[in-house]
Amino acid sequence: MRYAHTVESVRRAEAALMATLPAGALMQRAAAGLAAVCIDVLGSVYGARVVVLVGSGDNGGDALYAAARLASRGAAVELVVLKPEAAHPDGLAAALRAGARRTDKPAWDGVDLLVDGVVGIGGRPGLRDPARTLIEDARAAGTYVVAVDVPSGVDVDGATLPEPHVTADITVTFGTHKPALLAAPAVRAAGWVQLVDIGLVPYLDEAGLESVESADVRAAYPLPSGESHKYTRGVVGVDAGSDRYAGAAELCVRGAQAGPAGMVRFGGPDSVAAEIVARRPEAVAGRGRVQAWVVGSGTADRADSALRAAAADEVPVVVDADALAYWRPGMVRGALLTPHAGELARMLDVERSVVEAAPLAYARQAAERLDATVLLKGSNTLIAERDRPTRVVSTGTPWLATAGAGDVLAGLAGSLLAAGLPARDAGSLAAWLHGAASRRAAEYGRPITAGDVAGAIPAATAAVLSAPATPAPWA
Ligand SMILES: NC(=O)C1=CN([C@@H]2O[C@H](COP(=O)(O)OP(=O)(O)OC[C@H]3O[C@@H](n4cnc5c(N)ncnc54)[C@H](O)[C@@H]3O)[C@@H](O)[C@H]2O)[C@@H](O)CC1
Ligand SMILES: [K+]
Repeated sequence: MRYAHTVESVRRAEAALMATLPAGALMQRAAAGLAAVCIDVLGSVYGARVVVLVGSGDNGGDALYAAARLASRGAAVELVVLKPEAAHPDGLAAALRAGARRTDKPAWDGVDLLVDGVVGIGGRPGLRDPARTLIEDARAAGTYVVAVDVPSGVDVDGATLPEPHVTADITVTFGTHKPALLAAPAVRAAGWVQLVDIGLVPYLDEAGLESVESADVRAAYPLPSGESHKYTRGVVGVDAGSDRYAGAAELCVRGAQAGPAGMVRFGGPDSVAAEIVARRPEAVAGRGRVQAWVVGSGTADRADSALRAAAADEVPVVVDADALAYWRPGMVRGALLTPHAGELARMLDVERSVVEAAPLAYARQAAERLDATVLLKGSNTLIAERDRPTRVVSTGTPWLATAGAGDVLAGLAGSLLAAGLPARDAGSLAAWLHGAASRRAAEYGRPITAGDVAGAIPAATAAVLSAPATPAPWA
């Protein structure tokens, strides 16, 4: 996992760590990491032109000490000090001593790098002038932007983008990730995120948000053993499709067949079942004992009765598409709801645009109010559960926004549930593998169908399960 902590939690950990260190030591660690990334970006530092926007807090302090390091290596560093009376005094003195000079109006032509030290975790969302205009001018000139800790102006904890903000090419963040660096829409302002270890990890409490990585999928994926048979691997029931939407049923079955369960039972209408069995002969038609149900993809006006029938079995259920409208809090223990933003908006009785602007907040609210694990689909999929860190998965390609992709995801999640994973893990692994399969199917850049995605899940699974267990740099 990559972990993100809220501002409050970072502040608490920083205070505990700082109490063990000489004054200024943490800022020096941050500045050294920041300067190292800038040097990497520049390639050759001597003679490179660097503009540093310096705000009035410690974020500006980090930027100033990094500026000093770059200037002492021969970079031509220009400091735009936004509030001279409030700039970090020792940092400013160090940068000037090293040869940086001050300006109010940089000429952007020929600038190799802009360092955004306007605000960090102490910032309110939004940019005010002159920072706003300076950022706009730099962007218009195509200047490469490195943000210090977070892109200035984003909503750090809520990961929303309500007002003008910096859009960075790289964000160099300190100690731990912040929610805005992992979750949409703010993640889109961060660019490539580099985490600098400043020794904070032992002092941090549990993360509020965690990003699922390949190692997590590998560790949690349910593998069959030599003693397994089809029933011990789990049986997943699929009640999907209708005369009008038979295709949804097949895609859902294909998703389920691409997962770890030993068998797929198709519990939808007879007219659809005949077609499913003809096309996917490994599926067994008719209801029977299952360890998990998938209900809702293409069920149209049968959705209510299908969900009630599944709930009566008292096994975990993936509630998808048409069935979401009939979900009642507490209906099934261990349920996984899989709405997209429009469906979630209807369930919470708000506008879709409101959910899209603040998906993290609404996914969490939904998990509370609907009393279930909620997987909110999007380019950045969220899995929220009450009192647990929210998960984020961002393996998918934009080509995944295609009809039927959700049916495949629901089937795969059901298979993982039937194989014994709890809803939060089943949702996380399904979203991760579904996204990875979409990239593989799209060959990293061509249109795909939902069937292509289903077809690519086994290879995506093999790739992640067989990858050498290299520890992640933050592990
Ligand atoms: N506290 C620590 O131990 C460490 C902090 N570090 C750095 O310190 C940062 C936090 O520093 P601060 O708490 O001083 O806060 P910031 O530097 O993030 O910003 C606070 C200052 O900006 C002003 N401000 C707030 N919103 C603004 C806006 N939208 N536009 C313009 N000005 C605005 C405030 O009035 C305040 O003066 C971190 O993000 C990180 O970069 C690092 O040096 C590592 C160690
Ligand atoms: K910043």
